[in-house]
Amino acid sequence: MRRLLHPPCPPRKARHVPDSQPPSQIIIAVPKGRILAEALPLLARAGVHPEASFSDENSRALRFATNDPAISLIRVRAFDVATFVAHGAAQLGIVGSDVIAEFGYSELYAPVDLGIGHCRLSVAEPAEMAAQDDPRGWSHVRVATKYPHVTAAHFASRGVQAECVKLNGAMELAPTLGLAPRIVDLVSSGRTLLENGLVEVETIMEVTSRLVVNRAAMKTRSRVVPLVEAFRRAVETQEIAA
Ligand SMILES: Nc1ncnc2c1ncn2[C@@H]1O[C@H](COP(=O)(O)OP(=O)(O)OP(=O)(O)O)[C@@H](O)[C@H]1O
Ligand SMILES: O=P(O)(O)OC[C@H]1O[C@H](OP(=O)(O)OP(=O)(O)O)[C@H](O)[C@@H]1O
Repeated sequence: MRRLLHPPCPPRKARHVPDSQPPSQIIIAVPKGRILAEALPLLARAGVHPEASFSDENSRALRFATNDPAISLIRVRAFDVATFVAHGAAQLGIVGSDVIAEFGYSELYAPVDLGIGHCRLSVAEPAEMAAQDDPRGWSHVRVATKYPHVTAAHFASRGVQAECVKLNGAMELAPTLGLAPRIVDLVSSGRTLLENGLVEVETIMEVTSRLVVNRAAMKTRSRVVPLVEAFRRAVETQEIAA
């Protein structure tokens, strides 16, 4: 019998971490990488202006002051934004709905769709395989992905057993190198799939970035709700301007 390398896990419960920040300090976790450029104008419209080094990719600093002495930003990996906020190490964060779904942290509240980071999470396979494949006939699939929990849950919901091989990037190499015949990965323009001889055969979810908030901080920190409202207004003004 084939082993399920990454069985689905129940929604995660982050361990409560005592708050070591001064009570008034609010930390917003922002992902480095592609979301950062789209997040900066939103932050500005929400009234949060980080110090100049925040946008400097050569800076090795991880925590940055803003125009508001009570608010600082941390720049972390996209997947880690969810973990910092769920554990209360940051009170707010900006993260893709793909990451929120993969972790399933019950402590995360995602009140605002920021309308940035548009892409989709899809199943893909080699073009020649797709030509004679019918996803309705699948009973077991072996998949290379960065999203084993979302993948397993998606396939389980239609009675298909998913055997997931966890990768952190370059999933597109897996089929040609024999690691797994199919992949589940993010698709935007479709260029990465095309250049690696793969085609999309199924969409699992549409993805955008969300503002996430630690549920406990929402109740205990008076600055959190006004900040959520500021981001909500920032998105609305962005939509009107578009
Ligand atoms: N091609 C894309 N188009 C639009 N949004 C994307 C695309 N790829 C990823 N995203 C969104 O951006 C988020 C961060 O992706 P990014 O590629 O910057 O980081 P990563 O490579 O997943 O992270 P890390 O480098 O820290 O491992 C994803 O979680 C997703 O929500
Ligand atoms: O459909 P496209 O527009 O080609 O975008 C899809 C690519 O974008 C993401 O990778 P990213 O560039 O973030 O690199 P990664 O492999 O480090 O995640 C994703 O993992 C795909 O590889």
